[in-house]
Amino acid sequence: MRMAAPAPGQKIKVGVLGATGSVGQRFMQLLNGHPWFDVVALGASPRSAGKTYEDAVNWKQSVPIPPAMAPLVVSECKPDAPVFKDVKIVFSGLDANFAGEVEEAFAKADVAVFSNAKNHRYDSDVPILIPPVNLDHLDIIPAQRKARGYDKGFIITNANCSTTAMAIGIKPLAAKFGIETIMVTTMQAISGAGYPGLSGMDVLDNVVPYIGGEEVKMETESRKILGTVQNSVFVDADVNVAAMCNRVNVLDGHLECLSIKLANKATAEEVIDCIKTYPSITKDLGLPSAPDHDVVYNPSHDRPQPRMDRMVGDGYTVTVGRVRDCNVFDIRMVVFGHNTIVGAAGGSLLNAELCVVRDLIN
Ligand SMILES: NC(=O)C1=CN([C@@H]2O[C@H](COP(=O)(O)OP(=O)(O)OC[C@H]3O[C@@H](n4cnc5c(N)ncnc54)[C@H](OP(=O)(O)O)[C@@H]3O)[C@@H](O)[C@H]2O)C=CC1
Ligand SMILES: N[C@@H](CC(=O)OP(=O)(O)O)C(=O)O
Repeated sequence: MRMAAPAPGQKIKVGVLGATGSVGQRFMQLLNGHPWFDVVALGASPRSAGKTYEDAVNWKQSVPIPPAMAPLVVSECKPDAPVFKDVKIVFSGLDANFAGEVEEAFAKADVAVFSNAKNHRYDSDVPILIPPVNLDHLDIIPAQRKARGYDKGFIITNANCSTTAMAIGIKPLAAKFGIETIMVTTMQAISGAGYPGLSGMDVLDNVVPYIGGEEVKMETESRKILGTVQNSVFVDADVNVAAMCNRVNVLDGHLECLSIKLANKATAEEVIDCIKTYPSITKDLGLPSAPDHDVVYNPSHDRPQPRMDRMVGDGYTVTVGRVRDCNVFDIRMVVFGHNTIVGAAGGSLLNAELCVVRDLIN
């Protein structure tokens, strides 16, 4: 079912949980002037509650705090707090130590929750939704509502940011040729560790070959994301992923080198062609934050690069490059995505816009 966009003056009231954090700040930036959503409520820790947003936040974005948002008063993350009264959607950039229960409380209180935290990703009734990859996973929502006793609320999560870029980059191949095995090595930006994240002493002139929990997340989440929903049950894709994750001295954007074994053999030219002709799913759905293309192929011999490609499609587009044959598996390629836009806040925004279009916000 497709709903008309909310009329001007009748925007949907939304809240941001964890509004003061790295992902929360990106939400505030992306929601500023949004045609469908109006930010009316902000939540963060008790340390921030009661302060205005501009006093509570340690703003680290390269654009100023949106003037209309600066004077909003931050609340505790409780659905019965007065500011959340008419809110139909919350975007969660909460610290994973607190996100799980808070998000459940909001969903129970009839609010649609779009989360960046890992807490609910592996629940058997919660989708890890990436519209260009698996929008059919939305079909689980009626079962989730029934199982949890939610009426109008529900929980939808994002993938881990490295997993999101990889999933969007490989989806055209998975759809056309099938994928059996992936070896992936990541070079992940420091913003992925939040603020203050790693110390300068750790990250300057250095690469850290360890990001706690990241490899297992890539290996697990990709199977669920590329899988199917059958009779209200997720069925994982039969794909083996081995991930090696590294933190590098880059501000934003995760670069990933993949070697892929296809189910049905294809040449590098055929793979490039299938990426170039993959449909622009979010744009075709009419989502206001959608880029022109969810995934693009860059033919230059030395791209993608973080500094050059992080803002392709305003940070919503994943760039693939260096597609070539592989001596061990079938195809090698490089995938790049902005970790806090398509990999976090922007991805959640697309998920919420999709739910508006599908008439799930009521
Ligand atoms: N950074 C990234 O690239 C990505 C991050 N994520 C996930 O998104 C989430 C947020 O990450 P990030 O923004 O980096 O984290 P930050 O540490 O920067 O922000 C955490 C937020 O949670 C709030 N918070 C902390 N404790 C509490 C509490 N007791 N009750 C309510 N709110 C609380 C903080 O509020 P206060 O300021 O008041 O302390 C802050 O707003 C995490 O779960 C992370 O794993 C997902 C994908 C990518
Ligand atoms: N671990 C990711 C960011 C993150 O917080 O991921 P997750 O949402 O899976 O916890 C990184 O360091 O780049």
